[in-house]
Amino acid sequence: MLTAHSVADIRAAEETLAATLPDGVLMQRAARGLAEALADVPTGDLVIALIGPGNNGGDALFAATHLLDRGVRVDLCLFDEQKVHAEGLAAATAAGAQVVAAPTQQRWCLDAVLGIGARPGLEGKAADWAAWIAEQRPFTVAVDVPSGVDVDGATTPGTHVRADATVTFGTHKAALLADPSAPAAGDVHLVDIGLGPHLGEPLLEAIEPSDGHLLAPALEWLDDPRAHKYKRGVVGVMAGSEQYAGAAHLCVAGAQAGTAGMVRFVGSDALSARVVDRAPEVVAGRGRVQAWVVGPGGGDDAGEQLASALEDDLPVVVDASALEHLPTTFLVPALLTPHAGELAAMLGVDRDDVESDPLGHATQAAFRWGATVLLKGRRTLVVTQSRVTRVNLTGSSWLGTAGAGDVLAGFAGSLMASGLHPHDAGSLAAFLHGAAADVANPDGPLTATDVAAALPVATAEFLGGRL
Ligand SMILES: NC(=O)C1=CN([C@@H]2O[C@H](COP(=O)(O)OP(=O)(O)OC[C@H]3O[C@@H](n4cnc5c(N)ncnc54)[C@H](OP(=O)(O)O)[C@@H]3O)[C@@H](O)[C@H]2O)[C@@H](O)CC1
Ligand SMILES: Nc1ncnc2c1ncn2[C@@H]1O[C@H](COP(=O)(O)OP(=O)(O)O)[C@@H](O)[C@H]1O
Repeated sequence: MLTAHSVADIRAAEETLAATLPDGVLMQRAARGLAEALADVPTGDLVIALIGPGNNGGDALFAATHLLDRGVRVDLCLFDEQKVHAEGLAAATAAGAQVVAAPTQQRWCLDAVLGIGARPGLEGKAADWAAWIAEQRPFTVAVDVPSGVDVDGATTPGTHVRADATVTFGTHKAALLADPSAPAAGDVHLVDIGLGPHLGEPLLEAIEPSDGHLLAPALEWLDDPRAHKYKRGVVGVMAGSEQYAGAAHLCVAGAQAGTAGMVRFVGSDALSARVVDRAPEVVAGRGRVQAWVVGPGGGDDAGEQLASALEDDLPVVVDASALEHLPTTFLVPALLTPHAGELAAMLGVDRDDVESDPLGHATQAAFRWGATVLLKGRRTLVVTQSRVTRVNLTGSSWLGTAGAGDVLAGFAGSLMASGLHPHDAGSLAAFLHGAAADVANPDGPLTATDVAAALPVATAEFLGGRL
């Protein structure tokens, strides 16, 4: 699992670790890691280092000494000459760095204006530098975090740097993983400075290809000689409508691609007949299930369907139109799967509000409904009260294709029917859904049907540690 920690936690860990080490060792580790990450800068090329008032600037000043040692030239812009890491500045200038008034034509840039001590939003000189980067497009490497973003909240309320890469120290930060700030970080490289053993519970985590073991609770039947389809779980699907008949097929396809042993479909006679025609394995009509999926492509009866599913007292995935009919709170394990527009409607705010603070709004909804909230998007979030929030890193924007959400809901329902907690089911479903899109066509168009078809292979690769 890849983890990100809060600023407060990082500071506490740093304090504990620093107390065991000679002065300045941590900054030297960071500076060396930063310089190593800049190995691609050719000898003789010129780097502009934008130096802020704190230790973030100090990291870059010491990294500059390593760059200068190997023949790279370094110019320095100081945010505040009175507030600069003095030893770092002395070391960098002694090694040959030149202080200049403003960035000009440099093709390489080190953004060391602000790190974890940042108040979001840049002003004055720092805002001018961010504008220069946006205009001149030097290859920009941010130190620890892109300057100006909200490090823990992952929002971008003001002017900030947009980097091509970020070299971060000790652990990831929420801003590097979650949207809307993640694109400002570019490619993220983690430098180990020894903080690991001193860090507490993460603020955010992301499933990685090596985390196949997380599926284990849904696969207990695998080695059971008396296993049969019911031991794997049955997932019930109430999806589709006259207007969106395709959603029924796609949700069923997602459900069939999961770990459950059987899919039941409950809908009108006409729709059930069409579903069974296309997917003969599906059993139409009410019966025992271990989890329900309600809402994808649902019509006017989504509210009634949700109420009827909830009467069964079973885990439930609530998607699309069913999100308009939520109970005050959930008494069963529930996974709500809105996109930003649907979450905005649930909370009575604007879509822009959700998109500018997805973590905050998903968290608000998870607490309000006592449910797991999976907020779909480029970096899908999965939030449950008292669990570490997960952010999904798989897939690409090609996944933003009609019906992909229907497949996701069905697949997540299948994992829940096999016994996974909604938090694991939602985050694993998002992870494998993105991985399946990459299996189907990593760099180009794809349909939701392609994603469903690739899910079983993506799952097998994940389980085998081959993703
Ligand atoms: N933790 C670790 O383990 C390690 C940390 N290391 C490094 O240290 C970095 C953290 O350093 P840091 O604490 O000095 O904070 P940093 O972000 O450089 O600047 C704070 C200064 O900026 C100012 N300021 C804030 N917002 C502002 C704004 N919007 N506009 C203008 N000014 C603003 C703020 O002013 P104030 O809030 O006091 O008014 C204060 O003066 C960390 O990211 C990493 O790079 C490594 O060396 C190794 C191990
Ligand atoms: N830019 C993007 N990058 C990656 N995945 C995306 C992006 N946009 C949307 N997705 C994913 O595509 C799916 C779209 O779901 P949804 O909005 O419900 O569409 P539909 O209702 O057509 O099924 C979600 O899984 C979402 O996370």
